[in-house]
Amino acid sequence: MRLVTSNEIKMLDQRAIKDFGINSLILMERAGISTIEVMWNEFKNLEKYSYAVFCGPGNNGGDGLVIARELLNYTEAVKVILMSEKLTSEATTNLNIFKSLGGEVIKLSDDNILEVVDIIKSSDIIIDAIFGVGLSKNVVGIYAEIINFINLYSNYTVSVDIPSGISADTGKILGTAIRSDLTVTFEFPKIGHILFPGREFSGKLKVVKIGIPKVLQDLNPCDKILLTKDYFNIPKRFKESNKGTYGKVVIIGGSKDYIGAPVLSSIAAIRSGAGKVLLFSTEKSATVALNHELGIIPIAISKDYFDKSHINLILPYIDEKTSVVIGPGIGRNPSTEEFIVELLKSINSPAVIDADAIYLLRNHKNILSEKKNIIITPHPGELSNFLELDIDSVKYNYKLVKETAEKYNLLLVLKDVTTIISDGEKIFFNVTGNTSLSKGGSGDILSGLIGGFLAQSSNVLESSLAAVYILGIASELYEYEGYNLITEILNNIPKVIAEVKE
Ligand SMILES: NC(=O)C1=CN([C@@H]2O[C@H](COP(=O)(O)OP(=O)(O)OC[C@H]3O[C@@H](n4cnc5c(N)ncnc54)[C@H](O)[C@@H]3O)[C@@H](O)[C@H]2O)[C@@H](O)CC1
Ligand SMILES: [K+]
Repeated sequence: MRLVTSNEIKMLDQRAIKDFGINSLILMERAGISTIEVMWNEFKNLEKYSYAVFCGPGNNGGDGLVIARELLNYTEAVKVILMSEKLTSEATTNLNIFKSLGGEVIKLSDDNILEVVDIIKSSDIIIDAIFGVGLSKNVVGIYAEIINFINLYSNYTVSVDIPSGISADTGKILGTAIRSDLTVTFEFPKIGHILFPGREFSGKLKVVKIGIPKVLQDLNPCDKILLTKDYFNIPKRFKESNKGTYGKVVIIGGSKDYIGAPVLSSIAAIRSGAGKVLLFSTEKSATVALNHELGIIPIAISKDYFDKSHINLILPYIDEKTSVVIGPGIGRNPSTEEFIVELLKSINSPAVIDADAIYLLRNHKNILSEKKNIIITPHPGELSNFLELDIDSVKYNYKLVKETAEKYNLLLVLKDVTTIISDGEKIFFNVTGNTSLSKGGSGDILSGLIGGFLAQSSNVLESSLAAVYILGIASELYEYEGYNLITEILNNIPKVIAEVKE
C-alpha cells in the first residue's frame, strides 16, 4: 500500500478538487461519515456513549464538525469544543449545520479551561480533530494544554486523520501530541502513522477511502510503500528438483568473540529453502554448527579472526551464482578489514554484508559502489558508524536510506521496529514483528534468510523484502512476546513461509 507525506496527500486532495471538480465539502463529508462508520464497527451502539469533539482551525476541525453532526443522529450527548475563532470556509459551513441542529458548541478560552477539562473527564469518547496533515509547527499554549489534558483524562480517544501533534512526515512529536486509541485516516496511511513515536500514538489505525480518483493516484506514482506480501515472491519449489535447484549460500563469519552468530545465519539460510549452506568460520563455530544442524557444511579456516590468507581457501567455493553472507560474528580485528576488502574485490556474486563487516567497510564504500547486487543490513547504530552521522539523524531517516542506497549502488535494509528498505528508487516500510526480535541473534537470522532467498532467486530486492517481512511474522507467532529463545523464532519460519505462499 502506498504511503504519503503531508504534501503528497494535500496535492492529491487539491487536484481532486481543481482538476475533477470534486467539491471539497464532499471530501470532508466522506471523511467524517467514514470515521463514523469505523467507530460503528468498533463500538456498535453509538447511541450508548457521550462525545466531546475537539475542533482545530483547519479542515481537520471541519471533519470533526461533520462527525459531531452525524453523532447527533445517535445521541444528544455531543459537545463541540471549538479551539479557534478562525475556521476554514468548509468548517464554517459544517459548524453552521451543527448549530442549526441544536448542537452544543463551547468556544475554548483561557477562562473556561477547567470546564473543558471536566467535559474531557466525563465524556466516554473524545474526538481529536485538532490538527491533521496541516500541522506546521510545534504545538504550544492552550492547544498544548488541551492535548495534555486529553492524554491525562480521556477515557477513549479517536483521532481524525492523524493524532494531533504528530508530524505526518516523520512520526515525530511536534511539541506535544495526542495518544490515540483509534486513528481513522483518509485514502492512504501517512509516514507519521508508520514511524515511531507516531506509530504508537496512532493506536489502532484504520484507512478509509474518501473518493480521491484512482486515475489521479496513477498519474502520481509513489516511491513510499507499506510492505505487504504482495511485493515479493517466495522462490518456488519444483517437484523435479535437487539441492542444486535451490542454490548455494556461503556464510563467512564467527571469530574469537562470537561463536553462535554465523550458526544462526546458516540455519536461517537452510530454513529459507536454500539447497546447500557452507559455513566458513572458526573451529568452535563449526562444532556448534554441527551440534545444531547436521545439514550445514562447516569449514573451519580461521583460528580467531579472518585474515588475507583465508581468501584462497574460500574462493574455490564461490561462483557468480553463489549467495555470500559476510559478517555475522566476524569481529572488528584489523586483519578482518583487509580480508573483507580483498575478498569482495575477488568475487562477483550477490552478497549480504552484515554486522561488523559493515563497520569494517566504512572506509571502503567505493568497493561497494563498484559491485552489483550488494545488500547491507545495518541497525541505526551501524548505519550511523558507516556514514559517520549521529544516530538521531539516521534513525527512521527514510530519505537518507534511499539516498545512500542510490549513492553507493546498494540495497539498504535499515533494521528497526519499523524497518526501512530501499534500492535507491523505492522505499519500503515494514511493520511486522515485535519485541521477540529485540535480542541478540535476530540480525544474524535476517542476514541468513536474505542470503538463503538470494541463492534461490538472485533478486536482491525481493529477497530482502521477503526476509524482513517473514522474520517479523515469525516473531509474532511466538505466544509469550519477548520471552522466546531466538532459535524458537527460527523454528516458526517454515510456517510463515507456507502462509505467505498461499
Ligand atoms: N479538502 C481537503 O484538503 C481535505 C482535508 N481533509 C482534512 O483536513 C486536514 C488538512 O486540513 P488543513 O490543511 O486545513 O490542515 P489542518 O486542519 O491539519 O490544520 C491546519 C491549521 O492549523 C494551523 N496550525 C498548524 N500548526 C499549528 C500549530 N502548531 N499551532 C496552532 N495552529 C497550527 C494552521 O495555521 C491551519 O490553520 C486533513 O488532515 C483532513 O483531516 C479532509 O476533510 C478531506 C479533504
Ligand atoms: K487529528
